[in-house]
Amino acid sequence: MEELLDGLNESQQQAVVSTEGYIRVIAGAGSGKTRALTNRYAFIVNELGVDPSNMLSVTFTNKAANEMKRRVKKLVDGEQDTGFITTYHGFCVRVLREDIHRLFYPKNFIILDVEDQKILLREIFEDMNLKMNDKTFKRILDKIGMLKGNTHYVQQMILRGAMPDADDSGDLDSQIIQRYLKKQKRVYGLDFDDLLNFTFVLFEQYKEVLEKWQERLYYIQVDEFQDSSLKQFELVKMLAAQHGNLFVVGDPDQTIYEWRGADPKYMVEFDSYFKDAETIFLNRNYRSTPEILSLGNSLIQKNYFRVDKDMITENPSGVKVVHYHGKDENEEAKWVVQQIQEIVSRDGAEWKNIAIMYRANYLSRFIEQELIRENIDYTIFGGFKFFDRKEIKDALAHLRMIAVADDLSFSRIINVPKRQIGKKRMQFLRAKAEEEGLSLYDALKKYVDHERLLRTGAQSFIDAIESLKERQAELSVSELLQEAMQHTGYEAYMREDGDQERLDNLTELLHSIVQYEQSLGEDILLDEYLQMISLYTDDDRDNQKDSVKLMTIHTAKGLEFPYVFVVGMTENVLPNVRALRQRKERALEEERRLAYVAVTRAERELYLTESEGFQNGGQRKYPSRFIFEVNEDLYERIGQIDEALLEEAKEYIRASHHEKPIGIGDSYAKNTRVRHPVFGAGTIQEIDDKKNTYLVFFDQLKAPRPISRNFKKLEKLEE
Ligand SMILES: Nc1ncnc2c1ncn2[C@@H]1O[C@H](COP(=O)(O)OP(=O)(O)OP(=O)(O)O)[C@@H](O)[C@H]1O
Ligand SMILES: [Mg+2]
Repeated sequence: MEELLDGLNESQQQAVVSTEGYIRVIAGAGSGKTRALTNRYAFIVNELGVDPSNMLSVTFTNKAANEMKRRVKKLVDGEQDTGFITTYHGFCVRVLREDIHRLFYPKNFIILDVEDQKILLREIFEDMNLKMNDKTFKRILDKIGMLKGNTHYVQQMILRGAMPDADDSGDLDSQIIQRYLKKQKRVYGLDFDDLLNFTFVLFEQYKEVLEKWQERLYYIQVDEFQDSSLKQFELVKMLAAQHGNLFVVGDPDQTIYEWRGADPKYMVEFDSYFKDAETIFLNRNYRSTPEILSLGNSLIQKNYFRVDKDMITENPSGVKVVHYHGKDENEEAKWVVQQIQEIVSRDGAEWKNIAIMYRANYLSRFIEQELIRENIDYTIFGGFKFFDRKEIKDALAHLRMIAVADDLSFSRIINVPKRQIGKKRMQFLRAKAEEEGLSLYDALKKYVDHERLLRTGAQSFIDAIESLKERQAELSVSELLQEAMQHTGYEAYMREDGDQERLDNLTELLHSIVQYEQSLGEDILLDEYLQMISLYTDDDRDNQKDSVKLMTIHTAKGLEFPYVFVVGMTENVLPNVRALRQRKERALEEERRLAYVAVTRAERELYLTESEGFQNGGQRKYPSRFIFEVNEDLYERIGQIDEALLEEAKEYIRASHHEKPIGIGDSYAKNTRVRHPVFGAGTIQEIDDKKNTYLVFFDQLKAPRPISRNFKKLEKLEE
């Protein structure tokens, strides 16, 4: 027990031992929330004797889950099952694998990602003889996302048997969407939205299923709770209702997924949802130097919709934060890379101690080019899209053919390499499958001798898959994959193609499976492997390689690095142009939180860089307003920057007017003379922060009046 509490401060210790009831920990970045949560898990296992299968720990990414598993394994004795350290989606998959049969879905349903969704849509467009392009896809996908904003549609999908034929009475988009749902059902595919929705419906309709899970999960804890959506909140609330032990940690200032439905209010108003809730604050930062911490604080204080937290640190003082300004993108990239080389030679730092972060994926390119030129090894989290790559998806589709032979995997690879099964023959197969309620693969097997399928490679494909199916039990997953690649001719096709990178990626996939098998110390079942892999996103590939890490700020959530470069700190990039276009303070504040997340990842040194030039559409590039907003004493400026440019930038930022509550930055001080459109001139007598009002004594009135600080028409009188 000592071990679990040792090295934690008092508030953290309190968090660790507060096992019963509803508890929230609110604290700023780097204050040891995740560490407390991890130790609490171990505490409950070691000191309360609770089996890990009775405890759910929700993390934000698979990467975070893996990291927590790794740490927990060190803290608890023996080989414990840590399967319930997972993401919301991962948890839903576990529930559904166990209980989805109640909704007439098979346990080996497949999980669809955006690529898969596109494939299904493409088929629908083909069937309907419609033209498609990226924009249409996106529109339909957005509409599907909207439809899945609530759970009503689930009823339609879980009706026993096939879904009724698409109702062609609605407008074109809704016809497409109807067909899409039907197709999804045919392949027993669930997308990420469905995972949550199906779990909800399952719990709602089958009380005994809900009770079973409630009963099982004595303790529930959630990291990064500020980014939970309503549905996710409802889910943990529902699960905790039986035992009443819910522990959440988070930092409202790090909410960066509002655009995807996250709402920090479940964190902020936790005590109104749970009457006896306890709150623990942590106020000591262990991550960063005082210089970095002050800069972060100075930045986030500009947000209006927040509760101020006082963070202190006892870490030794370090160097000042740097703002570097380059004459163009090249200069910016060169400087960053040069600086990195210097850090390594000066401090003997490892490459992996250095992270480069940016607002959007495309921004990695100019840095990458320079890193390549200088022969510096780097890894991209997020943008790499390993599992989105065609060859990887194809390879996995082969495995799925062996395991489930679903239509989606079938369509993916039946004609890769070419087996003379093109559009026409596919339409024939689809029609047969539809008529007879068969999967496409079964239809192919049945009609392989049909004249429409003569002179195709169908038979040899079937032979390859069938022989692998037979030997599934005796081969490990990596062996299965290897053989599948050979027997189906996929590997030969790749070789002919001559794209070395693709071959390397295939090897890398094989390698990762072997590694996984080794880390388990036993062979993993094909079904299990496919299940796990389908939840992978790019961010999750564990990469311990000693290389510079590149990632978007969203991906960097929860992580920390000794040296951090935030590049492309340009107005219209961070803050993002879409947020600025909305002209809403809320949207801008989310961008500011994003900048805050970025700067608070740094432990020792922090560099904010940007450069001159022009943006798409010819707009001149200016340094981000977030650089101007922080107190100038808190950073040092390197690189040539003209005073004139600085002035121009400030003017440009001022001009992009916001519907901003007065009070941010330019609020009026006490005793300011103001003019009101109705009451005329007056003087601000008091400021009520709580009610967010000025108490104004108007010259013409007898008593002071409270006026909202958000009231835009209260002008300052220049006197
Ligand atoms: N009591 C402590 N003593 C020394 N180091 C600590 C202590 N608590 C946490 N740390 C270290 O401080 C760093 C930040 O901790 P952690 O990642 O848990 O913070 P966090 O609050 O979860 O941050 P974020 O909001 O960014 O997720 C980690 O390196 C952690 O090991
Ligand atoms: Mg954390």
